[in-house]
Amino acid sequence: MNTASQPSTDGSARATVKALYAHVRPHRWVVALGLLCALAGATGGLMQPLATKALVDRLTSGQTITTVLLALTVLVVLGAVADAVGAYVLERTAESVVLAARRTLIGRLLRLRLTEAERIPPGDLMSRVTSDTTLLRAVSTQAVVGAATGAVAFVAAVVMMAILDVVLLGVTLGVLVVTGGLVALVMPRIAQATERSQEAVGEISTALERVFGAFRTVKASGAEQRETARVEAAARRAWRHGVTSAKWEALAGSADGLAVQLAFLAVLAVGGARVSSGAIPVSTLIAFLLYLFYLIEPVSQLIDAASQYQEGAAAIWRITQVQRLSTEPPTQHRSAPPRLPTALSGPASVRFADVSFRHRPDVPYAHQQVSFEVPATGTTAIVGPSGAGKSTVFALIERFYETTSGRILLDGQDVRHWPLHDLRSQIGYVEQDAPVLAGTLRENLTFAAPDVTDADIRDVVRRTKLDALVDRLADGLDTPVGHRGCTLSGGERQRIAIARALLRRPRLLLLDEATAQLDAVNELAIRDAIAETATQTTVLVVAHRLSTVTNADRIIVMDAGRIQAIGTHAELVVQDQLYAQLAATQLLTPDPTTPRPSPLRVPEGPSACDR
Ligand SMILES: Nc1ncnc2c1ncn2[C@@H]1O[C@H](COP(=O)(O)OP(=O)(O)OP(=O)(O)O)[C@@H](O)[C@H]1O
Repeated sequence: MNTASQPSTDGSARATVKALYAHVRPHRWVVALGLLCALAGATGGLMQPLATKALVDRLTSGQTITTVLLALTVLVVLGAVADAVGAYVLERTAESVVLAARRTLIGRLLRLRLTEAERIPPGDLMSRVTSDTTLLRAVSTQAVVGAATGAVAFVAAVVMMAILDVVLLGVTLGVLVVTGGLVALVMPRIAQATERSQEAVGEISTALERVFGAFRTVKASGAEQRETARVEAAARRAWRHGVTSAKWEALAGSADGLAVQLAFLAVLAVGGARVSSGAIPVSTLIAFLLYLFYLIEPVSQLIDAASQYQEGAAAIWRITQVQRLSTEPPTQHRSAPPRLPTALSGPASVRFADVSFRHRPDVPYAHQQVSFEVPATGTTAIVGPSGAGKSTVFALIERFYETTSGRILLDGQDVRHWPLHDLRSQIGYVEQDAPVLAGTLRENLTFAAPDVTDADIRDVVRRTKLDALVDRLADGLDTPVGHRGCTLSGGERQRIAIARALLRRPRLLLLDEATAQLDAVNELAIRDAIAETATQTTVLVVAHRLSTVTNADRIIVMDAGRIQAIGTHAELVVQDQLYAQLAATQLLTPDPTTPRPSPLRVPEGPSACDR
């Protein structure tokens, strides 16, 4: 999702304003209130030069000035109060805009299709939720109100100046128009630099995510310096573009003062001549000059609003891109029939009918006309060389991806017709790398079934041989397991993943090489637990151990995305050459439950902290 430099591609000014309005719309009345307060504050300031003129006129004619002074004080205090209320209302609204944008993005990110999530680096997506939404804050309220109050105050001041002296107004506007034109040239550069800077911030997150995702590997490979350089390079890019943006902003920001100073000199020259010629009284020149200085505020508000808009436009464009990513339907598929048998109990059947699938049009097919049938109950093992398409079977049943052609049926119903949530609620899925999430052991076990009872947890903990671990942990089930379960061994993580799937009481259990890191004792226990589960659940297992396949009711042999053979172990060893070869070689790792020289217990896999 590298968008390079253009908030303008699709982020045309019109599209950006439309997107901005969509963010502000829910808060438009509060923004209007903030605008009113800001206008009240500006009106106070607007009246001050007139009051000053009245003061000077009274002084020159020898009248008392107490009333005018009092009125001036009241104006100043009221203006300040209105400004403070307005600022609070707007800041609060800005936070609400940011919150709403973050909530929308978070909701969307968690529903992203897997293909999208695999395409975009997670760090980049994260920075859009955290950093880009922050930029939205200024543009959504301060820029809107600043532009409105600035414009109103500017027009009001210009009207007052026109009333005082049209010639001096002409001189002032001439200077302002020239400076304004120069500022307009600078504005797009701010947007460009900001977007590049935000992209670089995304790159920092991506680079850090890469390091912490394989922290031990980075250390063991001695790659700290290289990786540090990589993150630093992104940080330097962010700095460079940030500085470029700051340069243009500083230039634009100083333009208001410069414009008024130049106008002041011009007005002083022309106004002085007009006072000497008797065209205007000196009090008019003083009032005019006060209005001129009053103009600094609205002009700077307008320039700030334009700068904030340019920064915000870059962020809005990056946020809009996320909103356009393809997501899974929230609940129901559009072509879902009335209501499918989600309440059905007992094991589920699965059928692949001529399924072909590839991840993208530019990569080879991962499945080619795959057809097989798995009846309800019993264990079906899928075997095959690496890359044969075994894990893809599970991904397609779960509808992480849509088939390119063919149909997959669960209980005789096309999986595309199932409401996604209902479909997945039938299935327990243990991934190849058995992820464990940061949180407590209990949170991990109940992750797929939050409503299970303590008795259910105890039962599954016993069946998956996790009871020794629970006893050992300081707070038992309530002990935190660290980032990605890094305080646990690989085998413990696998058993937790299996326990999590079993607690879901699935009608279909998908196990992807789930026992690869288990030691002999635990392997045996898990095998028993799964055999017991298979009496009430359909179990589909990607197997790498002979013990798993020999115990399976049927075995599906896959090779290069095709079904090579289907049968039992006894049938396949004599009928299928590939299977016989697989069974005989390392592809099916030796059964750890076969007797070994002592010690019997082999250590389980490594901890997850390096992942
Ligand atoms: N996200 C992806 N994008 C593109 N190709 C992919 C993606 N995921 C997997 N593949 C490819 O699809 C094919 C099948 O992958 P799959 O994970 O199903 O194989 P597998 O049989 O489970 O392999 P292993 O036993 O090594 O886990 C492989 O060639 C793999 O490179």
